[in-house]
Amino acid sequence: MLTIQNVHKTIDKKSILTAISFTQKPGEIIGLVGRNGVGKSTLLRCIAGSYQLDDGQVLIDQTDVAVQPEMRTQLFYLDEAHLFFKGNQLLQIGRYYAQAYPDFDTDQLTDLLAMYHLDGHQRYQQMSKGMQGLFNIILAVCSHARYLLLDEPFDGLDVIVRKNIIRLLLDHVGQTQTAVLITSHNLVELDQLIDRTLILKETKIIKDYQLEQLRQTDRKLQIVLKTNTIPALFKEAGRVLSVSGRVMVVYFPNYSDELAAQIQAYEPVLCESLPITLEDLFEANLVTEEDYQVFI
Ligand SMILES: Nc1ncnc2c1ncn2[C@@H]1O[C@H](COP(=O)(O)OP(=O)(O)OP(=O)(O)O)[C@@H](O)[C@H]1O
Repeated sequence: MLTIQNVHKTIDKKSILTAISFTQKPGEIIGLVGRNGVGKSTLLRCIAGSYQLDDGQVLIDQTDVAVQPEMRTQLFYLDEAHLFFKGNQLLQIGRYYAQAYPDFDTDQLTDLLAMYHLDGHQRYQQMSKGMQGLFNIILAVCSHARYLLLDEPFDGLDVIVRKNIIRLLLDHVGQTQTAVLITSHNLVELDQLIDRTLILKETKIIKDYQLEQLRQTDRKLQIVLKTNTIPALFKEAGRVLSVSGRVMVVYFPNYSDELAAQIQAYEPVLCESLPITLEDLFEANLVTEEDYQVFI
């Protein structure tokens, strides 16, 4: 179990993370989402030990990694901003990682390179961004670290590479019970991968959703009313995601029979459930009043 306990981080006198606490079980895939610049990468760097914590602890199975730094080999984090191996060939990079990660699987690296048609003798910096992204995930998988911290793994990749990455990660997690903490603005891809999402806003985790559970308690409704006035109830009990004439899409957290009856009292011409996506959760939690005016 990975435990993040009361983590605080200030950079240049600006508070970036405050009292961040959560636990992650083996085999759990968590999506860390939030608006640009909120502190997602900073949190991954704090967990990985690239940044010193101002307060708090990162524990693996109750052991503080600051007290036993060798525990960090159970955490894989590849910081795109500080890649030391850019000039090296892929197999050479694999050999560096095999020294750092005691369970690194070199045979699996050879197999995965062949499976994804990557040439082990090619230099990393000569590969396209998409192929580099795929190789980064292959490295993460082959490390056999128990916790993978992945920062924007889909950034700039074409749809085929994104699908390959999702398949590779899901297979790996299914076989090994590795836990993955992943940041991404590609909410469609993230949605296919994760069981749980943490929403970061103004230095704190404001929501921790188990997605399956949430899909049972919340509703996203497409409602067509007889007039195009938005009832106050929709804004009080939910979040209006879009309006097009008399057709509105509204997200209602904690949907209840009572709320359903209140909606029916408006005698809607149509009222139907739509699937809840990660994008809806992002909008429902992170769109500000200002953005809201622009949207509708
Ligand atoms: N090394 C650093 N020096 C100065 N400021 C930093 C440093 N690292 C992060 N920050 C600041 O911390 C804040 C959070 O940055 P971070 O990269 O963690 O955000 P993010 O949520 O990952 O953003 P994005 O979604 O845009 O990638 C930003 O204001 C950023 O400028």
